Amino acid sequence: MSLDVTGLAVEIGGRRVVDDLSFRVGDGARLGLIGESGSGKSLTVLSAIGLAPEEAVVTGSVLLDGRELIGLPERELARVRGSQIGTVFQDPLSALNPLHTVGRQIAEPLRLHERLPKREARLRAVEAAREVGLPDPETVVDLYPHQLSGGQRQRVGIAIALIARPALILADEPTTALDVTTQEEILALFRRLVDERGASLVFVTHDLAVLAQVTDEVVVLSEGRAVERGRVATILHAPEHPVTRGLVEAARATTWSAS
Ligand SMILES: Nc1ncnc2c1ncn2[C@@H]1O[C@H](COP(=O)(O)OP(=O)(O)OP(=O)(O)O)[C@@H](O)[C@H]1O
Repeated sequence: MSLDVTGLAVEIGGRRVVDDLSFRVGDGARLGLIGESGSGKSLTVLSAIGLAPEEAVVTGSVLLDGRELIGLPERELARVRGSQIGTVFQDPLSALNPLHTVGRQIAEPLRLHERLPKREARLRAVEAAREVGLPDPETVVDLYPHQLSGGQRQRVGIAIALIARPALILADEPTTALDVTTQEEILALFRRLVDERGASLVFVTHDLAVLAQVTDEVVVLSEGRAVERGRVATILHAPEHPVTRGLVEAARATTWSAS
């Protein structure tokens, strides 16, 4: 599934926080959006799928396999999000409902879109929990989010994002809240599942070292604009824009401190 973003702009309170941004993710391709805090990465992703804050004015074009998403009625957007796009966000605890079991939440996209009976949904949740490497899947599906570790909660987040087999996955800093070892494990899992599904991917991060493990192409954002783009390997070795240079230095520093 392809995603074509052209001239995307987001204005909040008269301030342009995303400005004339264009990028393309081809079928099965993986693109990274990188930039410092506040550069507009999250708003880009959220605006593209109709989840920008209410006060945001979003203009431009976002084509999902040729279908315009900007201006699409919320009902339609919700359907597209549920069936064609999977999302994983930074903080799984706030994304999860504390009052519902993990299994119920993993199966929710299926219950909504395939109208699966409860029993069948539970079986699929157990299967998905196993696939993302949650320990003792039969038991884990009956637990509540607070009973899991941060890494386990993010595995749940990934299971939810992938269970309906979306053709496009949007991940916004999915490993930032985790310690380095867990981060590595979750990234490896994430990459394997995206590969197996052949899904297209947009991966948001401020960490070039993380990005290098997941995507091939990258767009560097600064103050809502694309300041550099290209292959991750090329940019890691020869960054041109000062912002990109800063990100490369930061990535080197984390790689050294981790080794
Ligand atoms: N609801 C909002 N109201 C006003 N300003 C906002 C709102 N959401 C985001 N912004 C502003 O828009 C800009 C871009 O924010 P965004 O969250 O997209 O950045 P980011 O690159 O994802 O940052 P981070 O890495 O810290 O998540 C920031 O200056 C932010 O303060």
